[in-house]
Amino acid sequence: MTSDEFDVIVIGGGPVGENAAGRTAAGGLRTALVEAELFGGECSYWACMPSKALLRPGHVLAAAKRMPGVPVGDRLDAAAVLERRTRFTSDWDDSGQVQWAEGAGIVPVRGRGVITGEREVTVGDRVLTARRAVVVATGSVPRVPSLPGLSDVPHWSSREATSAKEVPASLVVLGGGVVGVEMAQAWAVLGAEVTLVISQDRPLAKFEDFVGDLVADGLRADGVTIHTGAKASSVSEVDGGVELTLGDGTKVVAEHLLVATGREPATRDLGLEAFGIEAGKALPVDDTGRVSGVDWLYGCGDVTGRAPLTHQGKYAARAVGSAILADARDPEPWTVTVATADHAAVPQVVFTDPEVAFVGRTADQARAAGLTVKVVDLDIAVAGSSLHADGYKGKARMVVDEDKRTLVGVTFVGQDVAEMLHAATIAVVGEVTVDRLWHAVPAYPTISEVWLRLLESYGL
Ligand SMILES: Cc1cc2nc3c(=O)[nH]c(=O)nc-3n(C[C@H](O)[C@H](O)[C@H](O)COP(=O)(O)OP(=O)(O)OC[C@H]3O[C@@H](n4cnc5c(N)ncnc54)[C@H](O)[C@@H]3O)c2cc1C
Ligand SMILES: NC(=O)c1ccc[n+]([C@@H]2O[C@H](COP(=O)([O-])OP(=O)(O)OC[C@H]3O[C@@H](n4cnc5c(N)ncnc54)[C@H](O)[C@@H]3O)[C@@H](O)[C@H]2O)c1
Repeated sequence: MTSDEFDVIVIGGGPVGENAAGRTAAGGLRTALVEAELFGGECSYWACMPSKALLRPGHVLAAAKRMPGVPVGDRLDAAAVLERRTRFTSDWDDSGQVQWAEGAGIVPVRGRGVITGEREVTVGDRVLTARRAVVVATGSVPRVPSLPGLSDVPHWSSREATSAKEVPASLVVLGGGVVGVEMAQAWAVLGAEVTLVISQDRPLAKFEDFVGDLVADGLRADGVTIHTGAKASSVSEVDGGVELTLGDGTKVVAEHLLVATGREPATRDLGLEAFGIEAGKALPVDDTGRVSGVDWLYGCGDVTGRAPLTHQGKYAARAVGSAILADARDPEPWTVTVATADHAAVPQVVFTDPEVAFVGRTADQARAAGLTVKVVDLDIAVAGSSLHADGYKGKARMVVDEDKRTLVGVTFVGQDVAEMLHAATIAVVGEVTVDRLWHAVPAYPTISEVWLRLLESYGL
């Protein structure tokens, strides 16, 4: 056994752990970053980056097809798309990330970290101690449903769906969340025959209803067969693939099955039970990331279950890093050591065609939070959108807190709406009143003019 002393030990070298470690190292604290697989984490190699690299070419092709005068082929060059995807994962080689960590003054430690005592992390035969804090940023793992037959049948998780080296002839996707819809569309556009099985009435059930309806239309237009309100009852291996049986007896046969039924915080086998924390459950943290009742232990990112998105995890990591540096206790909301936005101002883009851009609360969530709201719904139909693409189809919703006259939620669905989201995020976080927003005049002719139409429909 060798032993090493640090100020801070971060367990998990995904985007979130890297940001926490980067922050404390930049503040002059000797920081170790422990990673069991690849530095860069799920996001870089099997999630955000490869999935968006798989989706983007299809969006460009669809956009070009909606633009008369642009000579365009009928289909993607799948091999070139897969090759570019592989470049975005650095061919699953993390040496660039290790170099970054070292350059940032972080000590990378390869291996699985286990908390073996107060301020102590064991990695193989190395015992690391932390004078100041241990940060858990171990991310999340796929949640596998208890579906009869599933444990005996080889199937894809999001890892295989983002790293496959060739386009399958056919794919059945179980789960209509974000992974389900993004991967269904990516592989359909790349040439696979895709079936999506959703237990609810529409995909993306966590969003406003019109979101799932428009995304379902987009998926169908790309050839995806969708079974809604469908409960999978069993799965079995058949010649050349898998057979998924649905509750009504329908059988779907495909070369591969992608199980995309959600993720759970990675809190198992970490030694957390010794500190009263239940394995398999989200790490209970306050807004600075400090674990309740354990003074030296922090958590951020997917492992906390707060807002399981890369950008929001990195935001929490910056708060944790700052809180450790300042030894912040009970700081004010909206200060640099506090992840206040997690509660009601989380932005998310779903990278389908049409795109979905959402921040804050849905109308139902706002009402459930006790707010008196006015909801404004509009088609996105302004000069900018009609110029952007022939037949542009999109919808916008603004949810206004009537007591404060501020925005609490905004949703856009349509081609290329992702880049419109940050304006909405600023309005929600800044609690900008609709009366002041009126003076933020959108440039003509951009799709952003929908903001003006929303405010007019609101009554200004
Ligand atoms: C297919 C897919 C697409 C996604 N697309 C997007 C997107 O477009 N935008 C977005 O914002 N979010 C997206 N997400 C969510 C995003 O991937 C996560 O929110 C993000 O990866 C969380 O970062 P993290 O650092 O908390 O965890 P991770 O990225 O999971 O990193 C955790 C790291 O900890 C390591 N680790 C775990 N246990 C230990 C241990 N005991 N010792 C040492 N190391 C350990 C793991 O090996 C891993 O590298 C997507 C998710 C999926 C599945
Ligand atoms: N663009 C992005 O921001 C992006 C992209 C992909 C993933 N992510 C994040 O990654 C995480 C994982 O995504 P996900 O799509 O796996 O999870 P999710 O929670 O978004 O969706 C899972 C879906 O599976 C359904 N489901 C659960 N059990 C089922 C069963 N037995 N049969 C059929 N359906 C079932 C759920 O009702 C839900 O609709 C989420 O936090 C997501 O936000 C984000």
